[in-house]
Amino acid sequence: MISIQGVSTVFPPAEAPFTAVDNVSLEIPRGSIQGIIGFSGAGKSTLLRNINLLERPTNGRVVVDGTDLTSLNDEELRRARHQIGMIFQHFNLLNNRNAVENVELSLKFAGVAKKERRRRAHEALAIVDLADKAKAYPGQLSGGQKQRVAIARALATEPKVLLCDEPTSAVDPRTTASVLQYLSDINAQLGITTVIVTHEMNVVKAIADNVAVMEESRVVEQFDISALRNPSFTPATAIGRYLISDDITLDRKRQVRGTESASFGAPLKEASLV
Ligand SMILES: Nc1ncnc2c1ncn2[C@@H]1O[C@H](COP(=O)(O)OP(=O)(O)OP(=O)(O)O)[C@@H](O)[C@H]1O
Repeated sequence: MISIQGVSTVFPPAEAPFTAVDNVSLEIPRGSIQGIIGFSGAGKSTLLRNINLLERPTNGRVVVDGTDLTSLNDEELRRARHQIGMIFQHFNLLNNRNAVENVELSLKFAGVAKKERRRRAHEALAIVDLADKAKAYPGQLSGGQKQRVAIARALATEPKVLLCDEPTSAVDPRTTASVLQYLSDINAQLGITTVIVTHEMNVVKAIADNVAVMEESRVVEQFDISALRNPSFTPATAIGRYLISDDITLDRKRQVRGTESASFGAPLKEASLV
């Protein structure tokens, strides 16, 4: 599980510091999908980046799978980060490398032996149904396919946590449903604890188990998404109430291609998860 304990992030300059995350505490259960929603500037991305310490919190602790990341030295943190994959709104692929080479890069940074990298990169691409696009360059792929390469790159190191920063904001609605379906499949089959930052209400409603609403740097409301099915439940915040709107329907139990492979870990019930 991920335990965010009293985390604050204050950006310089010192004369007029800006508190982007203000004393946030959040418990994210192992194997769950946590949505974080809020308006632009609420602090969602900063909080997400606090989880893998891409943005080191000014105060507070981030504990992932029992390890307090904020207490680690640089080398220990570098190793711990291999357990935490991340995908971004604009995919962040290298345009001069093809799909399989992009995926291989994360394995290289994780210290995986060269002869292993190609095989594992192909396995990861197969999970997102892109085995036939291994040699394609990002410029030859659609937005949805690029995001799936990015998902494969994040998965290749077999992380326990997947952080997703606006994963569908740059793709059209049909592609959004497809990308979310892959994230849902991966969560269900591999048990990867997933955190999704989005401002798209239908996205969080489709995929999240739990939602945290951020406003002005704070988490102001949290609830289990199933509460929305209870007619008597009314979220306290305006954003929470927006969630009672359009739906994307996912099959949360679909079988992921390639997950029978031993190197991609055991199914959810048997795996040692975050
Ligand atoms: N490196 C930085 N230095 C200074 N201020 C920053 C920095 N990064 C973010 N901020 C500020 O912190 C606040 C929160 O930013 P953040 O990106 O976390 O919000 P967000 O909720 O993810 O917004 P969006 O949905 O627009 O991406 C914003 O006011 C932003 O300008």
